[in-house]
Amino acid sequence: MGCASSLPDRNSGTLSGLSNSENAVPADAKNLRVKLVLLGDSGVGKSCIVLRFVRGQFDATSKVTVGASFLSQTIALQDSTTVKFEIWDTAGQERYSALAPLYYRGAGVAVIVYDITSPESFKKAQYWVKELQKHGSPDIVMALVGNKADLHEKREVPTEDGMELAEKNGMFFIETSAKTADNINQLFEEIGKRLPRPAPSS
Ligand SMILES: Nc1nc2c(ncn2[C@@H]2O[C@H](COP(=O)(O)OP(=O)(O)OP(=O)(O)O)[C@@H](O)[C@H]2O)c(=O)[nH]1
Repeated sequence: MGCASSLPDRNSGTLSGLSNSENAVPADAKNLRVKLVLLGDSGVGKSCIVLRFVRGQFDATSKVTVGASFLSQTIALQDSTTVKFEIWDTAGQERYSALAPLYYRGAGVAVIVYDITSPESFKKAQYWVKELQKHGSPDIVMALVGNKADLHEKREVPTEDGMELAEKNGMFFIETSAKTADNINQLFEEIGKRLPRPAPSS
């Protein structure tokens, strides 16, 4: 039901392939590398966000994610820092929820996604915020994303609710549309700006 089948490395994640030791790992001051995990209810558009970011594509006719899938993408920020995102796109279906800690453990960034037309998905986002506060890395950068912003006539979660949840929990907040590409690159650029920089060596 989503973009997952369009992802080239779909479901390539194996437990042995997971590295939990790589937090926000600055390779050097100008080349950052970070493990990013996407969490959120099934169908909110996590795979579509990744596909839009990495490939510039949107596919309305593919399948749910099974387990998780992995992709990476490097961007350049305005200050000429580059950021390599190692992206774990987790499966939102309830049956996979026990796997989530394997993916968010050791992540430097967590992107929690909900669908602005679905109050249930917003509740699930609140659950993920709590879960990460309890079990994620203490210095994790967290972003809250209200996706499907193109469906404004079907909106059921006001922008203010997203802003409030994010503010209370020290998260960055943005509304996106994987369909129209609105704010997708901005989401990753803003995360990149918020990553901890290595202390300058003396
Ligand atoms: N209108 C609209 N539809 C979207 C958008 N993003 C995703 N969708 C649709 O939402 C459905 C689910 O998208 P996915 O990316 O598979 O959702 P997911 O969160 O990865 O779902 P799981 O793999 O089950 O966790 C698909 O039918 C997409 O076409 C968006 O920004 N706007």
